[in-house]
Amino acid sequence: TFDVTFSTAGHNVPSTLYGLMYEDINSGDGGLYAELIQNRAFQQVTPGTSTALTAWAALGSGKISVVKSSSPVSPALPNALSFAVPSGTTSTVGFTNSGFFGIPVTAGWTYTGSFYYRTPSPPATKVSGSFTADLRSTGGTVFTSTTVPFTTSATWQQATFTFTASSTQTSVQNLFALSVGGSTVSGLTMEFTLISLFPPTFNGRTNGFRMDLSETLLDMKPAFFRFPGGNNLEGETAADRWAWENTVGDLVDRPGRVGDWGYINTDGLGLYEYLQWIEDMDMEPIMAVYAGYSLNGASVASSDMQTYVTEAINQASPIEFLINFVIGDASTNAQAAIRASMGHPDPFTLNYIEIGNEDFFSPTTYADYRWADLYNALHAEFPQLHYIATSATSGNVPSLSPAPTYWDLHIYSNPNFFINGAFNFDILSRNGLQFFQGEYATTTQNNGAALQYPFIDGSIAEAAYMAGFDRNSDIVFAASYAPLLNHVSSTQWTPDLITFSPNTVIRSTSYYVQQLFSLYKGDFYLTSTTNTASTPVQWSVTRDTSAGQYFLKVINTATSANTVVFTLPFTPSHTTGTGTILTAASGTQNTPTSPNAAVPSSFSFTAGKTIMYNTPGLSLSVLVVTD
Ligand SMILES: O=S(=O)(O)O[C@H]1C[C@H](O)[C@@H](O)[C@@H]1CO
Repeated sequence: TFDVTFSTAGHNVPSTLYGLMYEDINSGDGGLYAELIQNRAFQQVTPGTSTALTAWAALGSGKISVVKSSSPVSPALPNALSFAVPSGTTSTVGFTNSGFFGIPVTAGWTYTGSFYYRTPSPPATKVSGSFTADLRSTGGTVFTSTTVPFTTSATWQQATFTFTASSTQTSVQNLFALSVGGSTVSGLTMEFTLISLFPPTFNGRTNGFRMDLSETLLDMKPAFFRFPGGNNLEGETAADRWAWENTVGDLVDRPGRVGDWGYINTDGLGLYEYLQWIEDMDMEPIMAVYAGYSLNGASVASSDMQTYVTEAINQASPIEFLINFVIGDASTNAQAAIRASMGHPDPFTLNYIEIGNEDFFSPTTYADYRWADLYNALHAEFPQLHYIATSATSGNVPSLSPAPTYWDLHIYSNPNFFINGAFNFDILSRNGLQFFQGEYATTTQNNGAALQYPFIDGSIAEAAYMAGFDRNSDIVFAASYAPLLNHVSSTQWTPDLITFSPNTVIRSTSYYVQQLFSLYKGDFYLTSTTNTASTPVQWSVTRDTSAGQYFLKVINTATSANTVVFTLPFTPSHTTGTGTILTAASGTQNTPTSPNAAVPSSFSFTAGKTIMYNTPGLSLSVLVVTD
């Protein structure tokens, strides 16, 4: 039995304590970004290669290939799909797209589509006709369609259309198809690009986010969103970095980039879309900015740093302009005016800027000049923002000048690390430093075996570590599991908090741990007797002051049950409490074949000055006591 007494003394819990770490790693295009067409604008591909045609296939006897257009729709999108119809064709011709490993067909959804098209060498007599746009199974069953009129012209036109599905298909093996009667277009060659199809989006935003994934994240009530990375911020080289200026404005002006996880990022999900969605989700950004270090190990030379920080040069836009895009005055600042023109005249909320990502991989340049160059310039221009330095795994941070207040720590390890490290923050001196546990997860079993999905043993170990975040939230201001999302058919990293297919979302055991800590964060931590790291039971007591509710979190990392007796510093007026528990047998995972193997359940208990609670093995419980 573990006897826990606690007083009404303690410290505030920062509102930012639990949130989300995000980057486009098995998760942006084809995931959070709602665009359903893969390779919609043939960005960053080499014309004439099979890769260039990823996700596209001809329908009927038309010939398709990706070409460098003789008259590109924009400098950012030089490539186009060339569609050539042999003379004398009479049968239906066209092309299909297989989406991001499938396309969902959901009854009642109105899909919004568009494409640019032109006829490089139009016939002397204009040809007019109609395309048919439809959603169909790979077997050819059409679920919904509409006609889209066209007229041949050498100049690019944009067609738009909608159609509504009347059935829900459990299979996502479906195609988007654009087709036309062969006799109408026989002998013609047409070009297409930026071929797009959106389902309804979260909050109905144009160019927005996938609804079910947004709702899944919203159910965690996350306080912040760290973006755009992580590795995906840095680029393999400086030229490949996430450059904000290439991710704003009209989609036709966004070139996309080769991301850092082995696939092309369309950047249709760009800075503005991120910020609008973060606002819609009641979160605040922790925005990482490029700090001159890329994944090939190279650092920008000291003499070149200001071109990345304050001096715009040959279209490359510095970090100072990025921050002005986010919070500048649209009536006086050019970058803020772009924000206003996209639909958000007021500044977005921004309090935290992270300077780089995992810069400890660069031997000396972060300490020598990169941190100081960015911090000094940006702090002078935006003194109200908090600047986060990147560090290694522990709280023993390197010395930087000027000395940072905020640090981002990352740790990926096994259950034993998180169980034995539960007091890693208790031992840190209170010297004004504030810590962001920006990335953490149980990534292997204790024997080193890899994990494809989180498992209960690792998730409960994470919970033991997170009780330490509650307890030390006087110096831990933010924490987020990583990576966040994983497309079940396009994986670069496992395990992940949430796994999804085109039409399903699987909440892992770690998702529920993150959710329970976030929902029951409270605003005040009550100092209690504490355990030591090696014992299997950890706890944390926080309070929602305005609601008069106390959250008694109990974690049991052992496989056997344990008993905890809480002695409260008051007698609660409500003698019945409600609780939520996540528990499962060792090894349990929520997977596509067993999505609900372990889900939280509620229970009631007797609340009084003392509360005895028998905590099952491998469990996280939250006992809610109302005064
Ligand atoms: O290869 S790693 O450095 O471990 O990559 C990790 C750390 C990096 O910030 C993030 O992008 C990635 C997975 O979350």
